Amino acid sequence: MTISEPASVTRFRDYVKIETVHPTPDYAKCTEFLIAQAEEIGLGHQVVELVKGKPVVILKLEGSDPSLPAILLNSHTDVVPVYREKWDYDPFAATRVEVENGDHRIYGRGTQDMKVTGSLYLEAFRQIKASGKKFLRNVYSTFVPDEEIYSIEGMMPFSKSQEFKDLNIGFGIDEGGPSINENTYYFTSERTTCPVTFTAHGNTGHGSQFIEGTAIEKLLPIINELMLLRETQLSKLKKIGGIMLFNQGQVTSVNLTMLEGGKQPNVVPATFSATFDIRITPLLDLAEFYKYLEDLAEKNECDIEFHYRDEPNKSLKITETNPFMVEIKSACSKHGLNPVEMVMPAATDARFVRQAGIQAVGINPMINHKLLAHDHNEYIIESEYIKSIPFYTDLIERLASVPN
Ligand code: MET
Ligand SMILES: [Zn+2]
Ligand SMILES: [Zn+2]
Repeated sequence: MTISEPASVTRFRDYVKIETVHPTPDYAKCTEFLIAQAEEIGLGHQVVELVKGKPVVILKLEGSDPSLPAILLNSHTDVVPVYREKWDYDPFAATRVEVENGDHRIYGRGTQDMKVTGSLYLEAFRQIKASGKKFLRNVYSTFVPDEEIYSIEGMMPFSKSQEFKDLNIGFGIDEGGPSINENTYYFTSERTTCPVTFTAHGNTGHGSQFIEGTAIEKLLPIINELMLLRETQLSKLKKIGGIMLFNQGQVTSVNLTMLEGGKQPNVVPATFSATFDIRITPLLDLAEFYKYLEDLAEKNECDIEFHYRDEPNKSLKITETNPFMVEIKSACSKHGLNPVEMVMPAATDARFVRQAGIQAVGINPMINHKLLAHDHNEYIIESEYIKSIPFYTDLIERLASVPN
C-alpha cells in the first residue's frame, strides 16, 4: 500500500476484506461495517432480518418530498466461493497492486461482483451529504444477502415484505457488470435461471450382461436432446453477432453441470441423474419451456426436479421517454459513457424488484475491464472505480430530482 491511496479506495478495500463468502458468509461483520459507514456519512439506517442471520441493510438519503416514490439502489453483499490455490493474492486481503501506467488493481473476491457497486453507492452518498444538497425523492440503498444462492432468504422474501412496500420504491438501479469494452451495457430484462435435475431409474444387474431398460438408456436421450439445444442456440448466437459476454441473453444457454450415478464398474446402475444449468431467454415463453422440459422427462420415463423455479421474469418495457431512463442516459452522456441495452445473461436481484411491478435497470459504469465475476484473481481497476463515483453522484441527483 502506498501513501497516495485515496480514502474511497481504502473504504472499498475494507468492504472486500469482510468474508461474506458462501457457504458461511460473515453477515454480522458486514452489517456492522455498513452501519458504521452510514453513521459516518450521516445516512438513516435500518436492518430488516426476515430470516435470522440474513440481514438486509437499508440506508436512506432523505428527500424533501418523501410522499413521492423513492429511488432504490440495490447491491448484494455475498460473494461466491474461491479456489484459494488458484489465486495470486489472498482473495480477502483486497491487495492493491500498482500496474505499468501508474494505475492500480484491487484484487479480491467480490471486487467486481458486486462490492464495487455497493461501495460506489456509499461514496456517492458521502459526496452528496458533504455537499449539503438535498433532492426531491428519498433514495434508499439496500445491501442484501444470499443473491448468489437464489436469494431465497434474501431479496425474494424482502421484495414481498411490508418493510419493502413501506419504502414506496418508484424506480430501481441494480447490478450490471464492468464492461469489457468502451460501451456501457444496461439491462432492463434478464434470462430465467433454471437449475434442473433429471433422474432415471432402471434395471440393474451384472456388468457383463446386455441388461434392458437401464437408467442410463433413459437418461441419455435427454442429455442428447439438451446438448443439441445447446448447439442450436450457440449457432444462433454466432449468427446474431458472435459470442460476446453481454449479448448471450438473446438465446437460451445449456450446461450439463453434474452427472451422478453408479456404484462400481461391474454393477449396472439402478439410478442415474443429470443436472443442467439452463438460462432461458425472455424471448421464449417460460411456461412453455418448463412444459417442454417436463414432457421430455415424461417421454423418457425420468423424474424431473427443478431446484428452483423462478416466477416469469417481468421485463417492464422502459420506453425512451421514461423520465428515469432519460436521466440514466443523460448521466451516461455527461460522463462520456455510451449506453447500450442488453438482456442480462445471468440473474440479478432486479428480477424481484420487477416482479413487484417496479421498473429496474442493471448498470455498471466501469469500462474496459476483463470480466472476472466468479473467476480466479477477480480485480477492478482503481481509476475506473474513482471515475465512477461522480457518475453515481450525478445519477442519484438526477433520479431523485425527477418530478412526480
Ligand atoms: C438465480 S441465482 C443467481 C445467482 C447468480 N447471480 C447467477 O446468475 O448465477
Ligand atoms: Zn452479482
Ligand atoms: Zn455473481
